[in-house]
Amino acid sequence: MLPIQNNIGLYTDHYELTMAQGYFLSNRHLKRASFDYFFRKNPYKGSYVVFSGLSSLLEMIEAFHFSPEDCDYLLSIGFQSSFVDYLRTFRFQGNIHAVREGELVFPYEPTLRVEGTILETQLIETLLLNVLNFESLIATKASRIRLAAGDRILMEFGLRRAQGLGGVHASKAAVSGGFNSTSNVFSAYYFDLESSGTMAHSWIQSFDDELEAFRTYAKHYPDECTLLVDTYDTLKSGIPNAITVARELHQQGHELAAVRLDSGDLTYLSKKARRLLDDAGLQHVKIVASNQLDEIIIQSLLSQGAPIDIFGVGTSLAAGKEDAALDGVYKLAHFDGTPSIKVSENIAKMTLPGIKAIHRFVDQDGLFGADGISFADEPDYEFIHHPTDPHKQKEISKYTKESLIQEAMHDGKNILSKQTPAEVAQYTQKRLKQLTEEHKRFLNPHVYKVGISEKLQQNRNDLAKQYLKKDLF
Ligand SMILES: Nc1ncnc2c1ncn2[C@@H]1O[C@H](COP(=O)(O)OP(=O)(O)OP(=O)(O)O)[C@@H](O)[C@H]1O
Ligand SMILES: O=P(O)(O)OC[C@H]1O[C@H](OP(=O)(O)OP(=O)(O)O)[C@H](O)[C@@H]1O
Ligand SMILES: O=C(O)c1cccnc1
Repeated sequence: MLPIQNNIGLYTDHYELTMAQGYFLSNRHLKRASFDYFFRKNPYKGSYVVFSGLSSLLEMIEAFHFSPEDCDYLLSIGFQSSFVDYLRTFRFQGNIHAVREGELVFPYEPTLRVEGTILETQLIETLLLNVLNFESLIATKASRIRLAAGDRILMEFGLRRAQGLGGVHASKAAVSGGFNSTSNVFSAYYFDLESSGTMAHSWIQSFDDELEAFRTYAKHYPDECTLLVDTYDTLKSGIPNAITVARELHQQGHELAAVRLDSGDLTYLSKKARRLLDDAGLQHVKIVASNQLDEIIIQSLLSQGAPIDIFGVGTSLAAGKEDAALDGVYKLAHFDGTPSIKVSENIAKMTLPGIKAIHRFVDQDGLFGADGISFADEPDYEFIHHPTDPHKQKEISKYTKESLIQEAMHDGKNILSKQTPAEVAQYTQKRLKQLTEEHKRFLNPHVYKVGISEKLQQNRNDLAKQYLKKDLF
């Protein structure tokens, strides 16, 4: 049960409600509107985002309502009774089109579109941004860690250092972004994830000696025993004691699963530990490493030849380090039958008007070439134009065109078939293979091309001219 479920109608910013009341009182609330969700900047100095949070969002929008208690509260803070009465039976009844959960998306792409009355599309803004921005931020981080770790096992350990209850969605996004499991039992239960874990230093400290601590744990968990070996001295005590317990387990018909290193030079220690374990005939015992890891350290450890089989990652993943937030926004693109634009002196900040589609142009090897944004009802186009540089264009007629946007909610009903985060992860991994290496490197990745159709460019420029009273270029 989500903690906000009972009062989900209040999970919004105050101004959404004052605007909704204003639309209602001026009898504009049933006018049709279409909003786009997009972000402007990739996190982590990367070149892509893993679009995530769609299933959580649809579930929350379906549940979005105002309980009698919510209505009493809104009256108590000054909302008018005619408007609050309207909210008593309010349900979102609009349509949502979006790219698939787990899709790789790029700056300025309208990855999700909400259509409905201005009142209902406005009211869900904050909820939508809160869910999509956070889950996409964390899934993107997880996908980067997956890229660094190759096919090694990844365990998510972040709940204790996550941004409060955000940890619930962080663990889900970690798995959809590519992690195998989470230590977060609530999220595992709620989102159908695999939960897993090892042991803490407190277990070992609570015994008189390390060997006794290891033996007792192995007695209770003979087939899923991972021993934390760095409490006293990894190479002189932790690993020798783990070897003793591994031999005892073997004699009883079980095998020690792994040892965990949680401090020190992880390359030096994993190499030494591997040698000691192998010399004792324990080639099957895996090495888990943790301690403030991220994609850069994991890539470095592996390039140093560290024989680590499993990585546990907490803080940097669940908190989205070094970027605290994805800057996704929700902008009005069509109102009362007419394309709408938010102008700006900074052309990069100007929004794209109208009801739009995104296409991915894929080459004969299945690799992504570029993306195009056009009006949804536009026929095929042969060129995409740079959104802000009028001199740059790219011919896309030799590529195969994929349509990325699909209907996800119809008349307020979620129409997507349910997918587990592990299924979403499979799709993301498939798409990452289609993104060329230069877009995936961590240092100064190549910018992925996203262009707009000529018709959209013309329409945007005409509208901008109308408001700015001058040509855009
Ligand atoms: N071989 C390595 N190459 C690159 N980074 C490493 C290597 N080994 C460990 N690290 C990383 O370096 C950082 C080490 O942090 P720190 O100096 O706090 O070490 P520590 O062993 O945790 O210290 P302490 O003994 O106080 O617990 C961690 O982020 C860890 O993941
Ligand atoms: O380093 P992170 O990527 O954030 O991963 C989570 C960390 O949390 C635990 O340490 P903590 O000191 O909280 O508990 P412990 O006593 O079990 O070591 C664990 O041992 C990891 O080091
Ligand atoms: O299971 C573990 O080893 C674990 C869980 C949470 C945080 N750190 C480690």
